[in-house]
Amino acid sequence: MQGLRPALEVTGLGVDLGGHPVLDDLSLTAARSALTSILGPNGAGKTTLIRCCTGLIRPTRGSVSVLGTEPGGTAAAARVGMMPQSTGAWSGIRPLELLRYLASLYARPLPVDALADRLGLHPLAKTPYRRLSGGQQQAVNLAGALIGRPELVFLDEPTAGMDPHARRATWELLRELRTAGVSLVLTTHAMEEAAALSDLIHIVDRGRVAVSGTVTELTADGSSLEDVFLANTHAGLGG
Ligand SMILES: Nc1ncnc2c1ncn2[C@@H]1O[C@H](COP(=O)(O)OP(=O)(O)OP(=O)(O)O)[C@@H](O)[C@H]1O
Repeated sequence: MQGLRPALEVTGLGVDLGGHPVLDDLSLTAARSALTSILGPNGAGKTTLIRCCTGLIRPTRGSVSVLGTEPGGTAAAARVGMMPQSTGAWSGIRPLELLRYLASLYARPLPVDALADRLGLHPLAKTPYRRLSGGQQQAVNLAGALIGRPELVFLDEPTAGMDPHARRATWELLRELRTAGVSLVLTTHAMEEAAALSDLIHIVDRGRVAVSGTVTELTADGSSLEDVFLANTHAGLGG
């Protein structure tokens, strides 16, 4: 039955870019109403994986199923949200104009003003997106990912550049969404973030899943999550 399938099923995924394998026989799942974190060094393939899951890249090998449907198809579009790492496309638009436009694309969007309040966007209402600070742009990106009431949301380093207040507020929001039944898949380099939020963690290295488990399982021998990360991955940059 479709309702019992995981939110995300990735099977034997392979992606070649620039003549090189970026993802190589990568398989993982993310459960419904859960928060799943994808960790990995710089260049491990996390963003590429999310792009496959949202239909932006067609894999060279393997398959992806989101909510039991094909990524990027019309069935998935209305039910899947994405917060990208950065987006230059919204350069001149003001945050609330952007959210109102995005809301107009969905049948049952969240109320724009309430979401903007929640993410502290009202004071930024008149500032073009490109003039916002990095953390403020992240808050707008997050609002854009959530405005359509997605059942599954991909968040690519959602709190990168956020100060501790904004980061904690974002954690709270993500926890509330999970409690409300939303499935969340995020990438992060912040080990304490992954440890605080995740129901399940996949550590990716060189395009493959190196190890998966709950925080309790991964750290059962007394290691920190960072120790587990370091022991299961190669240096991504300059290492
Ligand atoms: N269009 C492309 N052509 C060639 N190589 C690419 C292309 N896009 C990505 N890559 C390469 O694929 C690898 C994985 O990139 P990706 O952005 O998925 O990594 P990541 O795990 O998200 O890294 P980070 O943590 O630094 O954001 C990198 O080596 C990158 O240079």
